[in-house]
Amino acid sequence: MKDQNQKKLNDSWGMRWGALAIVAFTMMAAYYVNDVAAPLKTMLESTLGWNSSEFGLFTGAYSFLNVFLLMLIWGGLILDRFGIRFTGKLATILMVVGTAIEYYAMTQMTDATQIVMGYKWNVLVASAGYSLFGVGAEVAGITVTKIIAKWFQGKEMATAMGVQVALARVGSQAAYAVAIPVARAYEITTPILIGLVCLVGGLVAFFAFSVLDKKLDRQLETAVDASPEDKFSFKDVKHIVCNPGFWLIAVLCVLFYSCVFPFQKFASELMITKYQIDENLAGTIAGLPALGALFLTPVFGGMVDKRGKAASIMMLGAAMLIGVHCVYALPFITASWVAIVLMIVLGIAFSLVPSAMWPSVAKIFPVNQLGTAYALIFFIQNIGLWGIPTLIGAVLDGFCVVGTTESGAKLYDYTLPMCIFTGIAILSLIVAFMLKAADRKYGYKLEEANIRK
Ligand SMILES: C[C@H](NC(=O)[C@@H](N)CCCCN)C(=O)O
Repeated sequence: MKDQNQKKLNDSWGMRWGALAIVAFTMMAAYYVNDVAAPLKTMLESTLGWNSSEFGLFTGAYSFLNVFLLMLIWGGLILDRFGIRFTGKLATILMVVGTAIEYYAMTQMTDATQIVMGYKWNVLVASAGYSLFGVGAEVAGITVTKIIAKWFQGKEMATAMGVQVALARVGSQAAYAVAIPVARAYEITTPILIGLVCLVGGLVAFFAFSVLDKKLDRQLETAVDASPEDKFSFKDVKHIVCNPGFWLIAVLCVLFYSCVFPFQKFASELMITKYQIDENLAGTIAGLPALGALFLTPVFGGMVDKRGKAASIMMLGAAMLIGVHCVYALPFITASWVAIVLMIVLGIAFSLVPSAMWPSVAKIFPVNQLGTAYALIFFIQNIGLWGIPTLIGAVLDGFCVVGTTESGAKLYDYTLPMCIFTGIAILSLIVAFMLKAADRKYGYKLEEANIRK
């Protein structure tokens, strides 16, 4: 007979947090690679001859396969069918292979400048690599959420999720901070090579985690992956998409994140050209929201747990976004300190909204539909992460060129792109307001505290 009292691997504080540290490292590397090319926009233009439309295509490519080939949906299915170890390894391998292709295109194909479908061939190959990486990164994201749910069930699950996202932000901030200085000191592609090496480390880390996870499964005997809980099912999809709360959160998510992640990709150039911030510092400033979110997301998460008010907090975050983008759009405000203060305010909004949004999903849907709900919301969010950079790149090239820099790169006026971001932020406030009204109507309890005294 089985000993029910036998201590399992995840009963040990050190083991479960150690397991989290291992997978969080993989995600940190993923966030680093996701963001590391962004601060290099101007250098990509002067060194490799990429224009803004090509940069926009490349940036949006992260989500291309996720959106058009429904890779997040298939990823969810694979995750449920084959489990976290197989899916995690597959996702990490995709990230490594995708980044290797991107690196190859940027180093070995610099002469491949023939135009195919309106873009340089090397841009298309780099984008294909980044797209493959994007599939791996998003599938790894939902896999890690499921890993935390398994290892921290009945334990510090919300804290663990907050810590994992916070650690991922370290990867983002590192990417923004080191990209330009490293590219200037070595080659433009060196920051990407560093990311590739970190991802290989992340792959090794994931294999190490798999050994622990297999041991835990043996102790649990009935593998969690094979349980009917948390399965991706088309029946659940129907139930979820019929819920108005799902649509309001999904639309708020795509609008809100479209004003943050894609904006950050262009922000380094905005800092350099409009606010005259030193090139070596511009990336660090653009990455400030990630740094702020590192500390503030767990703090605001704790506040939402204790005091509730999640719908109001999402409205506040969206209102702050409008203020930030609106002031960035004003052509006569060019003081560098204003740009830095705005980035800090953006960082606060970037901490407020996610710490209220992700736990709200858990209030609207039962646990067994959460994996499916998160996969669908990530899928809709990816539409924005693909479309907005593509749009902004085309707008910059089509309407905003005002000259050329000494290095030969184009000089852009960011007023129109910032007006577009302001418009999206206004829409996000309207949707946040509708979500609060829906909360009152349907009783989602978003304004109530998670922890009752
Ligand atoms: C947890 C959440 N993650 C996402 O929204 C991902 N789908 C996209 C991550 C892109 C990272 N630059 C988050 O990071 O808040």
